[in-house]
This record gives sequence, structure tokens and C-alpha cells, in this order.
Amino acid sequence: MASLSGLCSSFPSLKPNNKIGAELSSFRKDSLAVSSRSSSSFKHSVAREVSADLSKTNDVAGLKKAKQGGLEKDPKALWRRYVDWLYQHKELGLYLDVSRIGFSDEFVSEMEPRFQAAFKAMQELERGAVANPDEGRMVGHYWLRNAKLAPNPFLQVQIDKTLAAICDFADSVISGKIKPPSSPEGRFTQILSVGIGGSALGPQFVAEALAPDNPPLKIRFIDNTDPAGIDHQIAQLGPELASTLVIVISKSGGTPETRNGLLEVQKAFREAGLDFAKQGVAITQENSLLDNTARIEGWVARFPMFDWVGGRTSEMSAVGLLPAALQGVDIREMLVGASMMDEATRSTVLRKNPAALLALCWYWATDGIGSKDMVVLPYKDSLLLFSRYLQQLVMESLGKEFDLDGNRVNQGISVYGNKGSTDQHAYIQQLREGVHNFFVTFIEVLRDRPPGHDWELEPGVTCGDYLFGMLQGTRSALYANNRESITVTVQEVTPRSVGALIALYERAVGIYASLVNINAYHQPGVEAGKKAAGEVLALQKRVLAVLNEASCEDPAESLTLQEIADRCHAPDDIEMIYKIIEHMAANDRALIAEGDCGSPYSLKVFLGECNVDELYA
Ligand SMILES: O=P(O)(O)OC[C@H]1O[C@](O)(CO)[C@@H](O)[C@@H]1O
Repeated sequence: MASLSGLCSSFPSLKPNNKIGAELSSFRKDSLAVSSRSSSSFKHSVAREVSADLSKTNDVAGLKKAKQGGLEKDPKALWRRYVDWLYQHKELGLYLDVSRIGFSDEFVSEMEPRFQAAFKAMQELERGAVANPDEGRMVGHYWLRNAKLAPNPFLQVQIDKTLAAICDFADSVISGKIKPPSSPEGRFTQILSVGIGGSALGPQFVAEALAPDNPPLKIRFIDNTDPAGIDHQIAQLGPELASTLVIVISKSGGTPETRNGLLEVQKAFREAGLDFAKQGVAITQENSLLDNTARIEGWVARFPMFDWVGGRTSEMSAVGLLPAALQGVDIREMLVGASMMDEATRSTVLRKNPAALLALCWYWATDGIGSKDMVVLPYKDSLLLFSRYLQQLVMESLGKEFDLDGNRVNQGISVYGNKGSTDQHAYIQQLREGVHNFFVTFIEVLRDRPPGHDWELEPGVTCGDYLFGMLQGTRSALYANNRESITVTVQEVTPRSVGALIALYERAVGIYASLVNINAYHQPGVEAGKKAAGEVLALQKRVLAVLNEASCEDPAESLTLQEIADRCHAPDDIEMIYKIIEHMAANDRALIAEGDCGSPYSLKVFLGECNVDELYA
């Protein structure tokens, strides 16, 4: 009997299935029928059926009417519109241009009451109301940059103490006061951050945006349960593993991907003869599994993650601040930038509130139902990860099936993007001429290089002038073809401006969520995938047990997929069992006696050895 696991590299070819094809085409017809109507008016008729409270629907007459008028094209009128709507935050040096979004005055007036309601909800949230009703939680990321706003003295002390502890710890690590036990350098030189989602995206964005060229500690990330990815990060560290500070970040302290990353890293430490506890730091909620592990094992340090800070808004908590501080980023400046932006976005005057202006544009551009995608294009390499960061912030916050009244609304705004002008040579072609299903947000940075470093690569023109030209050219070319855009401009990429950008979008998401009446602070949809993944792993254990039992009875016995499914008492899960076998065979953990994975019915599988311990487990 040969071990033929390699045969699994051939996959079943996809054959047309008439039934599925018919269902698909009728589904497409339905969706075309929806989009061929005014998407907002369709939505409204549904909303009317389920809720008598029109203030909570997307019934904005001005939206549809003004959209029919098209975008302003007269250069003089457009310039007036630019000047009229230009938002400037003087101290932050931040501008917001919404002139290339075509909202009308009528639309703005109609939206005004909703904005006032959103501002009120935001004030209540900041005062400590339970703004995440499903989870019964306060939402307090705004307090992180101004502890005085926290609703009680206990929280204020908690915030201030944690910030002081972060700064102290970072200073001690950088100065070598806290050092790894067995590193020749005598100090920590690397950070390995283990975390996922909100426990990775902020730190990744900030590292890319703000870490100096030669940081005191360099950072790497394990943000997945991909074994090859983990091996790669550990291999890249090489002997520097001995001088690596491992920061394990998980609010819940029980996220499987993060736990797996930790276990893999701990194994690497054991194999290198290193004591993990002397190099491990945990950032998590008090008494979580991770917190208890770190405490019992005596890790170097533990920092709290607060119940009232969501993962995707945790960049200004220990989650983002500790890694940033260790890389030499001025975290107090990040907090100042965020706090200044928070102050500005508390304004109840729409025109003076940049977050509200963003929310207004999003509502207009997407008909208040996410009918268009948000393409985020920073024209600055160091802001590359901003779009990925915003993807979670916006999509996990706004992508909701039900509104706060329990109506099915399937809200959300899709976010993607990379950077300009690189994307000019990738997908801008489609944006300019192809399917019109997006609006763009340009992020412009005025300062090209630090002072004194610029030079003209041709008379009167620098490299940065080209970047500027590409941004302006793309903005104009898109607008000429009726593609709307927002432009956010900052002077430089600094801790202060990055803090401000994060705060701007956090608030815009919160305000927009109020406009469309959804809970921005929970993520019930993520649970379904997590639960299903758990079920797959449980099924895999049953498959292994069945194969083991068969091997113990007769080492040469091989089973068909149907036999495995029957013995697992899971005949309906035969497709998943097939996928499990395919994956295990590809990783030499099950053997295929006959057949290949391209012909599932031909497969006969066995384990090759009997594990008696497991048999009686
Ligand atoms: O910090 P944790 O608890 O490990 O969660 C990581 C991420 O997982 C999610 O809960 C989604 O599964 C995100 O909201 C969160 O940022």
C-alpha cells in the first residue's frame, strides 16, 4: 500500500451544475432588479414596512433629487464650492475637502436633524452611556486621550496609571534597564507582536507610518495562524530571538490564532534554550486566559486592555501605545493629536466638524446603504497600511445585519486601497472608466521630505512634485468622469497627525453608525465563522479517532469517505470530511491508500499507525 498523499494536488474540476446555475441567475436577476430601482427608495419602502419612525430610515428626498442633477462642472462654481466647504484645523494643519462629493444644500438641511441626533448620541457615549447595547458596554476610546473625560475617577486613574506604566516600561527596555537574560547585546533589539485584527492592525499601521529608520527596537508581527508565516517571522529573527521582546496582544485573551502564535513562539524559545517568560509581555483584559497564563508563568510585564475599549478602536490603548513607544515613537504626541481631533469632532455644527463632514459624504456617496465602496488612497508610502487599518474600523463597525430597532438592514461600506501613485498603475484604470461602484478618499501629505533634503530632478521639479501631480491629476480625471472624491490633507506624517487621523475616522464611523441607526461597537457576525471553524476542528478530531480505531483493528484497513462519515455519525458532513482528509493528507497526517483527491469517491484512507493511548482516551 503506497502513501499517495501527494495526489491531493489535483483538484476536482468545476462542472456546471444546472440547478445552481439557475438559482444563481435568478439571484442575479433579483439583485439587478434591486439596483435598477433607486437603491435608496427601495430601501425606504422596506424600512417603512418595518418601522414607522422615518427619522431612522434613509428616506432623504434631497439625496435622490440632487443626484439626478449630476456633479458641478463649472470651474468657477466648483472653486466657490471648494472654498465654501473647505474645513481646516489650524493647529493640526489638517484640511478636509468635500467639494468633490456632490451633496446639495437641500440634502444637508434634510440631514441636519439626524446629525443633531448623532451628536447627542455621541455626547451620551462620551459621558459613559452603554453605547454598545448588545454587549452592555460603555464605549470609551475617547477617554484614552483625555482621561479627565472618563465618567468616574476610578477609570481616570486606570487610564493615567497605564499610560505612565507604558512610558516607564518602554524607557526601561530601551535604556537596557530591563534586559533579556541571555542576549549578547545585553538589551532587547526586536519586538515580536502576536495578535490579530484590532490587536495587530493599529500597531502595524503606526509602525509603518511612524517608526524611525533605526528604531531602538524593530518590530515584526505574527497576525495569523499560518504556520509558514509564523516560521518565517521566527526564522527572520534568527539568533536575535534571544533579544526579542514578545508582546502578546488579545483583548479577550482567548483568540485561537493568537493563542496558536504564542504556543508556536514558546516552542521556538524552548528549542533555542531560552526562557520565554523572561521575554514575554501580555496586553489583555484582567483575568483573561492570557492574563492568567502570563501571571502564573511570571512574564516580564502585563498591561491592561479595558472592557470599554473595542479592539478596532484600541490603537491609543496599551495595544498601540506600547509597541509604538518601544520603537521610539512619541506616543504622547499621538495622544495630543487624537485629543485635538476629538475636540474638533465634538462640534455640533456640521461644517465645523470634520468627522461629521466625512459621515455626510459617506451617506451621500453610498445612499446611506453602502451602495458604493470607499477607496482609500494615501499618496505617501508610510501611510500604506491606513486603508487596511480603516478596513477593519469601518467594515467591522458598520457591516451589520440588523439596525438598533431589529430591522434587517445589511448595512456597511466596503473599504479597500493601497497607495498612490502606485495604484495609478494597477486599478485606477477601472476607477476612471469601469464600473462606477466607489468613491475615493485621497490622503495628501504636503511635506515631501524633511527640510533640506529635497532636490530638483529636472529643472523646477522634484520627485515629490510628481507625486503631487499624480494625486491632483487623478482627482481631476476621476471627477471629470463623475467619480466623487474626498481629500484629507495633512502637513506631515507625524505622531500628532497620525493620532488625529485615527481619531477623525473613529468619530466619523461612530457618527455614521448613528445616522444609519446601527450599533458600531459589536461584531456578532464574526462569531458565526469562529463557531463553524470550531466545529470543523471538532469533526477533524472525530475523523482522526475513527481512522485511529480502524488502524488499531487492522493496520492495513483503509476506509472510504462514506465509511468515515458514517462512523463519525456525520453523513451530511461528507464534503467537510473530504476537505479534512485532503488537508491532512497534504500534510502527511493521513495516508491515501487508493485514488486521488480529484475523484473523491475513489479515495481510501488510513492512518498507518495505531495510537493506543488515543484509542482509550
Ligand atoms: O483582541 P482579541 O480579543 O484577540 O480579538 C482580535 C480581533 O478579533 C475580533 O474580535 C473579531 O474576531 C476583532 O474585533 C478583534 O479586534
